[in-house]
Amino acid sequence: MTDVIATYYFRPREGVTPEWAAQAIAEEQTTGTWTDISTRQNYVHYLDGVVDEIHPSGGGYTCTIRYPSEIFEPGNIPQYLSVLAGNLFGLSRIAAVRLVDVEFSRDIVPFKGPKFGIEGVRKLAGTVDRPHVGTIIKPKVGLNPKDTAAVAYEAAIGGVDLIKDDETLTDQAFCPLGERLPLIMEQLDRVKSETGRNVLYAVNISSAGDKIVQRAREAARMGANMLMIDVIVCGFDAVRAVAEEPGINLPIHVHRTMHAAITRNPEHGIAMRPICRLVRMLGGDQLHTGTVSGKMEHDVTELRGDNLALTEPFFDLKPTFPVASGGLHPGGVHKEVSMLGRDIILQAGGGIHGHPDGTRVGATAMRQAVDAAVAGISPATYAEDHPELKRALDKWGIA
Ligand SMILES: O=C(O)[C@H](O)COP(=O)(O)O
Ligand SMILES: [Mg+2]
Repeated sequence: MTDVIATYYFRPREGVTPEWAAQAIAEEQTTGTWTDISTRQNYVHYLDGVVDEIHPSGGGYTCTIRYPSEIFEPGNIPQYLSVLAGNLFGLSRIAAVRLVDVEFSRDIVPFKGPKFGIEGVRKLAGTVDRPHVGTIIKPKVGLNPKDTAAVAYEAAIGGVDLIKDDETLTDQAFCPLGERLPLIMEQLDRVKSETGRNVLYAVNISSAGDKIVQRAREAARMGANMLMIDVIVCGFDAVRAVAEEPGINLPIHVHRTMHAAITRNPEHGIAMRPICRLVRMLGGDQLHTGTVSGKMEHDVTELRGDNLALTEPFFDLKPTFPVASGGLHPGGVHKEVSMLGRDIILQAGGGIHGHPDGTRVGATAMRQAVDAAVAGISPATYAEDHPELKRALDKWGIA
């Protein structure tokens, strides 16, 4: 058995030493509490957390804590999180704590990881090494199933590889999943027969804990070719439950709505990196990690590290496709590709449906921006003989 190693950033309150603070975290998360206790028998100590290294960092410190793997119940993700990321965030003598990274030991990763991964998703979409282009149907809620499917057709025929529901669209009365899904798949079949291209549609099955697997099964039965889960609001284990459900053999697109409540404060909460590791081991084939040029707050160095956590060797688990989404448009594509590489899904909602000539042309403009970036041609030069891209750049500029 090997230990699980967690890295934390923390800032003690005035008068509290970093050694005391790190030890307080290790004790709280394992066998101790705020005071010594007579019931902490000798045989219990093998489960103690051990503080390894403390270094000054930013306005505080980082430390690593080794957790014996026996403290974890294999396969029980809620329990893993209670150990690694539980009470410690509220300790009043520590002003801020952030879980920065976790290295899991093999014995507590009984999961199979992504079924498809980057290669498997590429195979479905018929691409070799270019970035994928996706779109979120907008408006995020309100369209009826027929109009939603019409937008899906326009985006697909215009050139996107992936269409997805937005995070707030599930199975509301104005657009029931059972009506929307078959209509969209019909349109994607039409695109296939017209172009030979297989376009994926991530249908949002996010729902209550006792419903999500059933919803996944129904979506699979209705012909879905990809499922989408909002991992933070549904809970990490929702991804595992769907990924491990026998008879469902579909890639899972993982959205992270609400993550910024946990990840945004650079001193407190949980960084994206541990979230990336969890989603990958639980079976997410694609995960939103952020953009370089888009609308959401980001730190480029962290973002690259997060994408690495999805793609670097991790036992024998397949890599998860990182998704850059949120305020992207054709003028930002070259920046995304040069900073994040080609194994990336570039998604645009407003950046496609907001094109002055509509969704189809917007999708084409995004694809042109990708082609330019891959060929190493600047967007402005490429736009000279690609009017669709030109119109997009005229509206949104070049990032
Ligand atoms: O879910 C997402 O990623 C966002 O809806 C992206 O939408 P936008 O491209 O319009 O910002
Ligand atoms: Mg969204």
